[in-house]
Amino acid sequence: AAVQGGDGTTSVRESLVGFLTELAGGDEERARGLGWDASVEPCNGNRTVWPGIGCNGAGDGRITSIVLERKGLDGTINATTLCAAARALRVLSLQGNALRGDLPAAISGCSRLTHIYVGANRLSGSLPPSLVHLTNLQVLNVSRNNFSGEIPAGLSKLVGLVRFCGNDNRFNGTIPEFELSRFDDFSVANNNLTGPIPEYSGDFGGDSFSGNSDGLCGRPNFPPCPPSSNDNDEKKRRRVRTIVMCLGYILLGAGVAAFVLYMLCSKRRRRPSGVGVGKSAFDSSSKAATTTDTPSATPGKSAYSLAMSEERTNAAAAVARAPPPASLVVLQRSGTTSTITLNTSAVEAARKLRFEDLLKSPAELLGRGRFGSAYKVVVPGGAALAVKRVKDAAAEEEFRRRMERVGKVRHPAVLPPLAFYCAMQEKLVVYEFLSQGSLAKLLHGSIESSQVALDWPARLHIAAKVADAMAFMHDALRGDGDGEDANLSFSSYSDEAEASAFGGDAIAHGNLKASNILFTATMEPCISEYGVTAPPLPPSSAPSATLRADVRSYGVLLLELLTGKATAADGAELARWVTAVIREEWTAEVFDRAMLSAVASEQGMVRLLQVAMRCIDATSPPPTMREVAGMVNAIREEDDMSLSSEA
Ligand SMILES: Nc1ncnc2c1ncn2[C@@H]1O[C@H](COP(=O)(O)OP(=O)(O)OP(=O)(O)O)[C@@H](O)[C@H]1O
Repeated sequence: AAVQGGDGTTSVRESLVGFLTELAGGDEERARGLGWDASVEPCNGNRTVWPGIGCNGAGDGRITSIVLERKGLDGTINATTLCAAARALRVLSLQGNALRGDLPAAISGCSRLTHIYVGANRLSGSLPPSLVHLTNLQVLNVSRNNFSGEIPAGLSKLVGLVRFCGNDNRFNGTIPEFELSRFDDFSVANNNLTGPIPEYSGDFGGDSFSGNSDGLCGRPNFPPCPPSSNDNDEKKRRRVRTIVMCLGYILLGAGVAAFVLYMLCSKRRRRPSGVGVGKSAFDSSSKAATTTDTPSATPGKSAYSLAMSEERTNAAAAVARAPPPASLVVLQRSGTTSTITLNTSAVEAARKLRFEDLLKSPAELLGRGRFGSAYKVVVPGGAALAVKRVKDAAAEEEFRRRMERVGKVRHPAVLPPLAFYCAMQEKLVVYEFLSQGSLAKLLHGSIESSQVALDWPARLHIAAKVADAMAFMHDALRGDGDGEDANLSFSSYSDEAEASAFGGDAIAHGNLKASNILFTATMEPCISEYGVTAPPLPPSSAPSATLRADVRSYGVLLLELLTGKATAADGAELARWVTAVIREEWTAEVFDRAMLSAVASEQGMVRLLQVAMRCIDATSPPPTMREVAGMVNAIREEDDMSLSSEA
């Protein structure tokens, strides 16, 4: 019988056997010898039946990896068939065969792929630009083939890509502008590449770039690049941009000054009537209702009630009549950035959003936390937004600058702020509303019909995604710029180095925890509220302390994932409990039983626990988020490989 939702229906099985036969050059006999039998399912729950196949740990019968290395396959890759049949595929390894033809553009149909290994074959043609659509891709190994043409520039936009091996081919053109600092492995040696080597401060030596007929220039040991006319054009463009920006600031300054004057005048005019002014419409204190007392208020209409009601409530228009003290700052103007797919209706809604719309729209309290409350607001047009009303002691200007910088950096696993509002001690941040709930709800059981079985592979996936995203954000927001420093790297948190190189102006998440890990429509984890709260640290703390605090919070999050236990406040109690259990050598006792029932590698769990303990260990310098991401991904890779080799 077919496994529902799995890859086991008869036609799917036949398609997969067809894919294998094409890999074997149409030789059915040879394909049969590899043991894929269309009369049985490839996966029995989470157990592998077909050799070379890895099955989803959730036991839904879906194929997550195909590893057919050194099998003497000399046919072609039919990606159309493969991707239609194995829609949950994450790892494809066909290296060490004699495959011909190209890497088809249709490979982008396997949208969940994280690892592609097709090295050491006889593949030719260009790499398909459609690879850029594989937004989960972490490893791409196409080395030792006959690929030619240019390396698609779009690959440099894949923020999760940490290994690219394109060596020993016939690639020409220039190296795309990869952010090499975040790569664990990179090689384009022995090709026909020309032009500059992207700036980086990583570990790759000249070997990664050698054998390109002296066509490359720049770092590490190549001749300096001649200044190109492009550079001059770029310089000119930059100068024009600076002038336009300065003019913009001058105009903005004049506007703000006029506005302040207007506010002062109107304050003076209103004061004699005895009405409290300057109270934001979002003020939830009981005094907020006094704004309805304004002489111009329509009697009978209630004050704006985003504030306190747990019910859906239609906000009154009374306060909306008074001009808001400042307008919303829209941060995301398009839903079509290359690295993140925002819900276009939410982006569109936020683009046109006015402060008054927030006031008038039905709002629902989602919850109240240590740093404020969150509301679901359905704005005109029907888009659902989440509005975080922030308790943050930071000065307005500092908050504004922080949100603007965070708004410029994008990662597929970080929910970007769409707009923010900041005036009169009121701070609001607007996000897309994600209806699938948070990791806290998923872990601690208040989601009734969960779409994600929180087994070990799912938890490891969440841990790796969150670590990657946090490492990316730390790198991108470490400097005093606006994300342009993303290509800078540093190997450990050194206060002096950071303060001098990065202006000591890092932006950390500040409140990383399970209720701030939300799920997208495809149940991928997505970090919310990045940078919304300045972490509560002593004022004398070094700049890097904010980033360290994030690493510690990530460690606590790992403990929560591994133990299934909820944490209070800073997670100190959970950390103490885990430490005590480990000291008694009952390590296995800490793991959540719900996770143990599925296919689970205890070795992987113990290693992840060790990563968590390193993150929370106050007695030694913590690793950076980038190092943590490396450790977690190594565990995940081994786990993926051991699943597929169980065959
Ligand atoms: N964009 C969003 N979409 C859907 N739910 C959200 C969104 N943002 C927050 N939530 C949910 O709203 C609830 C309240 O969020 P809120 O951030 O106010 O509380 P918290 O995370 O528990 O505390 P803290 O103030 O420390 O951040 C949480 O359950 C959170 O998961």
